[in-house]
Amino acid sequence: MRKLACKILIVDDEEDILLAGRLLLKQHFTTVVTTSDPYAIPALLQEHQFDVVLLDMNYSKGATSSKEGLHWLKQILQLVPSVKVILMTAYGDIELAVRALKEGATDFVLKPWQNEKLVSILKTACEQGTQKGQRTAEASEKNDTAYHYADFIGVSPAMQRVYQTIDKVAGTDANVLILGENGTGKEVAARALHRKSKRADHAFENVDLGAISATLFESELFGHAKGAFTDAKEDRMGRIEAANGGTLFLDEIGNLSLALQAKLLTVLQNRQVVRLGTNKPRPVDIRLICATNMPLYDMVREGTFRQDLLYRINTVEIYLPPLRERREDIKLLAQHFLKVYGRKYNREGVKLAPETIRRLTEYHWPGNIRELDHAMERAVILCDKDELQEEDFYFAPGGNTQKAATTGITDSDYTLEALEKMMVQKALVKHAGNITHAAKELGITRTALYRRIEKHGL
Ligand SMILES: Nc1ncnc2c1ncn2[C@@H]1O[C@H](COP(=O)(O)OP(=O)(O)OP(=O)(O)O)[C@@H](O)[C@H]1O
Repeated sequence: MRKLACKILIVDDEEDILLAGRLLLKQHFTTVVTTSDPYAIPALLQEHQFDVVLLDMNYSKGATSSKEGLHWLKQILQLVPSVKVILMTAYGDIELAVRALKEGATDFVLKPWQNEKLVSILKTACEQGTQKGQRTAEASEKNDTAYHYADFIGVSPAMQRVYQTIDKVAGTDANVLILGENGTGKEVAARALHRKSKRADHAFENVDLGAISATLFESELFGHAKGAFTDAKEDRMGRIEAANGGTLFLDEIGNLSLALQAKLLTVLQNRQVVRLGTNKPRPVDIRLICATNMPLYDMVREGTFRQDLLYRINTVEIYLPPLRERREDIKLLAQHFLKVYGRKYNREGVKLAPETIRRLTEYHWPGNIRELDHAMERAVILCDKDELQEEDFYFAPGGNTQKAATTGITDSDYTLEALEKMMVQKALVKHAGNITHAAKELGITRTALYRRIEKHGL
């Protein structure tokens, strides 16, 4: 019998079903891959270009709500919108099947399936898939959600809400404020928003306000004319002008002094900049995205952040929760980083031991995704086996920076290392986790501080 050229992925937590599916479908289709772990779906989708996914609706033992199936359906379509998803449902789940169809599933089969029926449904789906695959690569790349959300991973309900908000606001020019702790992905979110917007073909100008000194702030942002000040050897465009037509991302907006807040507000209100040393206003057309880990609303109450500036930048707010509040994402992110670093360091066969996944999922990740990223990189480099074990990671005892600060060190701990750790902890607590301020106090760069936080597992 001639096989139909079609790549099928079967996802079901029952090995018997996988075996039966594989034996049947291999007779009719060229490629059949199976997995009992739905968390492996994103990596498998990246690895193979599946035409069809045959997806079970229930995973955890005894679960019948089928919420998981709908959740994975969404995730799959978000990653590869062109793939056809056929759901496997139990008898009596027709209402659910209808809901799944509304959410983008192509069809459904009842379990236990009838062989002929299943093969026929899959053949139809494969043929539809091939027709759809005729779009040009470029057009599909630009339209695919996978392209927009590449490297912005998350399956948790919290991240689904973030994607939905981005989808809704991307097409508008509304100013967006992204809030969240350090390392939660604020910059990644801002880039995804830009990629999805109609400004995607223009600049994404990323300005870290925490890294610009007060003296250079104006010339850096607004530009200057030759001779405007001693070092101004030639005319220079500022970062706001450089973002013209595109997106201006102001990171660490909470770090701006009141005087600089007033200057920024004027530019945002007038939508024009005046380079230092000139009096010629230049119109700018920018989409503004700001981000901070600081409590801007409290700062308004305390008088350290201007309310009018806050209202100008927060038309839409996106909150990125800390990783410890979206543990469903940890395994997926860990697998993503494993893939990235496996490739980078020629360790592509390395896997995560099940026990390690459990430990990674339980850990509180005070440095959020950045910490997980660094931890995976280090583990891939240092590991000399084919499976990453718990001991390949450093898990800090205790919790967040608050807790760390109260952890006194004893006399016997007075090594340079211990003192450094204590200084870093103190600075972090004093500045409520604000990396820029803590780094400034310690007299080191933000990057150097991140390295030390990571080194000491803070
Ligand atoms: N959802 C995600 N999927 C994959 N990688 C992510 C995700 N979120 C963050 N990362 C990675 O984690 C690291 C930190 O992300 P990012 O710089 O966007 O965080 P941030 O909140 O802007 O941090 P900070 O407040 O310190 O500037 C980066 O290496 C980024 O690629």
